[in-house]
Amino acid sequence: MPKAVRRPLMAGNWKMNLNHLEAIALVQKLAFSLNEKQLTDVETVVLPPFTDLRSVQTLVDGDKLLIGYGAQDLSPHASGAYTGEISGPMLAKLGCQYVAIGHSERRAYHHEDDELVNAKVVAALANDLSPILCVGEGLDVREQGRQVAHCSDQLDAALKGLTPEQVEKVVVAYEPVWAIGTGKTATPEDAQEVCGALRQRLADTFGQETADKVRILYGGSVKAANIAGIMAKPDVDGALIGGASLDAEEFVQICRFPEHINR
Ligand SMILES: O=C[C@H](O)COP(=O)(O)O
Repeated sequence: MPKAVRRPLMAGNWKMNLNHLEAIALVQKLAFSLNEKQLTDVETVVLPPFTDLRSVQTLVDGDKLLIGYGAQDLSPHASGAYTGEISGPMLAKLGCQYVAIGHSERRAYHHEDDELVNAKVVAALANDLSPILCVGEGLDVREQGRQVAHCSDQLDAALKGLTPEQVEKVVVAYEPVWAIGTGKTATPEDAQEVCGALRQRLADTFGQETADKVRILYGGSVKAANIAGIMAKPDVDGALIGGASLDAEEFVQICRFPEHINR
């Protein structure tokens, strides 16, 4: 399936930034700046902190905005004595469509391992949430030239036990850890090398038809100035954007990347 069939996805991961009032202001700015065609051509999604989700839901539903939203994490459990956790059913009830899973900051600061990431992917799918599954190598692995093997292993572990139909609902985000928040962007060729290898791994495990449907994003210091080059690569279907997604104008320019390409 040619890349053109996969709808580009730009997902803004706000991380631990913006209270609910600031969240409303940012989503309003996005909705004001992006027209219906732009929001139809490029799926635009925000991943705010949990405390903002109800406000974002109210705004999106009330004004029928074409902006999607989701969470940055979820519990592998549906309910119970898990203090501080947020479950898949809670996110689904708030109208979330997406949830980021296995972000390198969760893996590093909260010691999330492949087994837990797999359990969270299963929990998300059980609640009709599309996981945005993050994989990526650190600088040490990159320097050893093992990035493809490392990311492929993370992918295998995270998708263990899933059916091809389930995998079609997953979005994969390749985020080299050395490029996150550092200003060091991987080159478009670096991004393609790993994204292409991940698609091949999906094809080997779940079949070509499934692999062709899965969207694979690149993340790591994405900005308006570098998005067009990254999106020109055949296996990159969008971006997971951190810092630049907090700036409405910058994020809007990223979502308008087809206009930069056609210029
Ligand atoms: O989830 C987003 C990534 O961690 C990238 O963050 P960044 O765009 O600030 O480098």
